[in-house]
Amino acid sequence: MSKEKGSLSIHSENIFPIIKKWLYSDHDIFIRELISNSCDAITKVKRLESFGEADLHGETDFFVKLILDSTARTLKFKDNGIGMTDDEVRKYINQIAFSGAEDFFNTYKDKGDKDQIIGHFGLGFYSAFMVADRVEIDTRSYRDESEPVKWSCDGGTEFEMEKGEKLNRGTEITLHLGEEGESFLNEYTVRSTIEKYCSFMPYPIYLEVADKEPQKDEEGNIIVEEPKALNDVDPLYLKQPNTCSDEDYKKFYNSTFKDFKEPLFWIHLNMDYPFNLKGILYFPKLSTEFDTLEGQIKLYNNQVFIANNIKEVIPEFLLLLKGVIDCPDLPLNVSRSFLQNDGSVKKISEYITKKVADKLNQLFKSDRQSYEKFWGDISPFVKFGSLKDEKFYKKVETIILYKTISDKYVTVEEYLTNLEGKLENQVYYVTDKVQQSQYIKLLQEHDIDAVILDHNIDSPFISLVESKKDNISFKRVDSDIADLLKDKDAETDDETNKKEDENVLSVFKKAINKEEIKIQIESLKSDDVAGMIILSENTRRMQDMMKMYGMSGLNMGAIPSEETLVLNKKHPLIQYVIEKSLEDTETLNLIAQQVYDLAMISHRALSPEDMSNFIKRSNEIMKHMIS
Ligand SMILES: Nc1ncnc2c1ncn2[C@@H]1O[C@H](COP(=O)(O)OP(=O)(O)OP(=O)(O)O)[C@@H](O)[C@H]1O
Repeated sequence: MSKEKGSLSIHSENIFPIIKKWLYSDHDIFIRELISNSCDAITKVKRLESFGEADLHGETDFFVKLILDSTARTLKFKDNGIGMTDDEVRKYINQIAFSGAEDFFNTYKDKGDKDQIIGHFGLGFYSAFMVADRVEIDTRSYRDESEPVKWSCDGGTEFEMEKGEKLNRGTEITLHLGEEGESFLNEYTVRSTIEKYCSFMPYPIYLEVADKEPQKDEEGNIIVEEPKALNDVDPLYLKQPNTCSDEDYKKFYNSTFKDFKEPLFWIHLNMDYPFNLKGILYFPKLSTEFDTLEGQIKLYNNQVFIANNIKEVIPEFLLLLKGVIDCPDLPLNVSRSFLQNDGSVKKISEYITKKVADKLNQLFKSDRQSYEKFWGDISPFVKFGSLKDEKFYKKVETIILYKTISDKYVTVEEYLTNLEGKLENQVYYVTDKVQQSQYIKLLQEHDIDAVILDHNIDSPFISLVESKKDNISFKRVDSDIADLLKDKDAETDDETNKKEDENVLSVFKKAINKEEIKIQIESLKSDDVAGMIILSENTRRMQDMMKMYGMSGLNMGAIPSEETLVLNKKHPLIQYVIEKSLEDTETLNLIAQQVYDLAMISHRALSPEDMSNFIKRSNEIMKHMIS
């Protein structure tokens, strides 16, 4: 062929400034685009061979190789795929199929949908100009009769094309990196970009560094290493689940997420109809440091990485998991706005949610022991999922576990059945085992179990359960439990009794001298405790919520604290107060103040002033003991 010059057929003035400007932020995707083109070219020639339409002359070790030469400032992409004839270069490279270019740009220029521009108009190859001042193509088609072609272009609309010198089938694209491609002269950047986008591409990808010092052994001999592909051409998620072992899954997890903790369990997604979707979702162990789940879902399209954590495809709560999802039905370059409006995307997302719920149900039913073992790690995920997605909640509501103070794991239904006759639709819970130990002890003495709900998510979560399950209510162990602990047989309504109560009340009111504290006198079954503080569940929840949303600066007085001091008539100290209540002695005063402070201490921290009074008084009481 004779040397040829021409203009690229673009109706727009010049596409390159637009490409450079608009795609600037993710300009590493040119590596993905050029390697994908190479892989496509290999797939095409393999297919032709399988139809008997191409003779590959034994050259069937397919590869993609990148060669970085930082001295020459070039990055080459080499493959032994289908190659191109001169006519094909004219057709596929020179004529950028760009009808209606202006309309397109006008539509998208304000939307920032950069990704869509590339995929939509087959501009993958031209993304090279984001980083290169000049691009050359050396290509030779698989057709025996075809001549090699050399094409070059410096980023304007002019190109040159002439007969090339390439001897073998395939394509070599040379990028002369400009200022904007400076970072790609660094081996590490190129390597990590390949690993980011091309980890699972179907043909081996090698990186050669032209001017690299050879490695030597101790005697100074050059170590010749077999070139190692940077990708896994046959990723586990594409295999049939029944051919994969637990070890395979763990290894794949470790290498894909660089997380060397073992995952708890996983779900292999494998679906052909009504859409094509393959992948593996892992339930990671909670990070003990922060007690958080940090998930990562990598989305692929035909083994080409698209992006991490795309909320439009993966329900938000599933982003707490780790996994890979490959869905060839999605457009290669996902535009967020496109996905939001795409019906099949919604189905994909529902399918994934269903699979996750099914797996949890199956584990609960078939291996409750393991399920209980995993519960601590998966519960924030299940609870967050329930809060975020009603359908998910419906599927998992009967398998939500609660850890009890007696170290058992129960569902709400099991909890209520176990306490039938003692509690009616009430679930007692503990948020702080140490702080609430006094109350826990009281409940245990009455053989009443309580569940532990000490995670941030628990407070909105129990509100959800209460709203979904008729008449079930959660009560913290320091809320209105006096009823539960009351000795009903000892209750009398006679006049003497009433008088006694009034007298005790007046002693305590005077001693405590706090208007806001309510005092209630009861005969409790146990005579261990003289007094305890209980708090209205609703008021406390409201206060917790205000704290959580950082509203504590607001007038907290607007919500009265509603703390009640319950005095136990069965306790000898209260008995003593009853007997001596008319004698206004200092001892009575001391007893009342001390009973109140002790009740308060097992409820919450005392104020500094109350604490120092308490210590002073305790010392005085001890002095009394020896005097
Ligand atoms: N390495 C290659 N080997 C053979 N043909 C190639 C190669 N690179 C590009 N081509 C040809 O050039 C065409 C245009 O490539 P380009 O990347 O611009 O768009 P595309 O691959 O069709 O679409 P996409 O934007 O999805 O990548 C390809 O369809 C292919 O025919």
